[in-house]
Amino acid sequence: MDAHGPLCVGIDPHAALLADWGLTDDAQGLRRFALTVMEAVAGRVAAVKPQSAFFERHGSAGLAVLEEVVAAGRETGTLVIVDAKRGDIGSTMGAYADAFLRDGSPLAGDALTVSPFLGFGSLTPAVRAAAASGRGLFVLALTSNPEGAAVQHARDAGGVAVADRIAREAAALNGEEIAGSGARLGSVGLVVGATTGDAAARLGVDLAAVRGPLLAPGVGAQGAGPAELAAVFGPARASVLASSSRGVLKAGPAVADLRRAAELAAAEASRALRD
Ligand SMILES: O=C(O)c1cc(=O)[nH]c(=O)n1[C@@H]1O[C@H](COP(=O)(O)O)[C@@H](O)[C@H]1O
Repeated sequence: MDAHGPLCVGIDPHAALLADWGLTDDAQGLRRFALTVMEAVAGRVAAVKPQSAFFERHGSAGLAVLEEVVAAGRETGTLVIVDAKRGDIGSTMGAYADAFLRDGSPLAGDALTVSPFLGFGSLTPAVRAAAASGRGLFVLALTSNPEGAAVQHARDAGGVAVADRIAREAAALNGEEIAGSGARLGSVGLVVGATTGDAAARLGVDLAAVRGPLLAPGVGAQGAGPAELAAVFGPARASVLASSSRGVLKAGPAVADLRRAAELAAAEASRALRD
């Protein structure tokens, strides 16, 4: 983020985008799409975020393309956040951790999005695997979709909102890690949509206290821009990684056009989050 600006480019090969790019809706079209995005932005943005569902929908050949994206990230020194939003009972979570967070696994990028809605503690195998292999997690907290509020804004008997509980759990893990390493940010990030307005403030979620990276999807196609980013994150702005998928991808298929769109989005995110 310091080197390239606070932008993550999402790689979401929707069927409609494949068609717009003149590509077939199959593993071959998917491969061309994903590797074109990598060619355009690798080494130029803070991170890329392939969304697993768009690869899974092409079956095993699609997953092989996701592996290629992960490998391309590694070869070009580009951080890859695998957006698979995994979450399950602890023993099964261990298998997901093995797939996405273990050295040598072909699907292991640099970080994984995870869902804490089976209980934050169910993520423990992923937390351990990430710590053991130097990877990171982005834990869903306040998602960008309007339906998320019914669960995430709910309060427990003590009046603590679900999203706040998640933030406190992440803060505790990051606090331990930072005490041991002296790093500025720990490895347990949160997902907080750029579309969530004043929800964090209203729920009493102290995003700055999390001391982890804050992944902010919702920029571009879902309507959030620089003003929304600045408003949602306030004093936590320096930890935010703004994420845009369709907002950048619609500029394709030319590499130069994609690159320009990513540069513009990165400059906009920088102005909103760094000035
Ligand atoms: O974890 C995510 O990345 C995520 C969380 C969230 O709250 N909202 C959200 O949109 N996302 C993902 O971010 C991407 C948004 O895509 P665009 O709306 O095209 O920029 C999709 O891949 C979503 O799955």
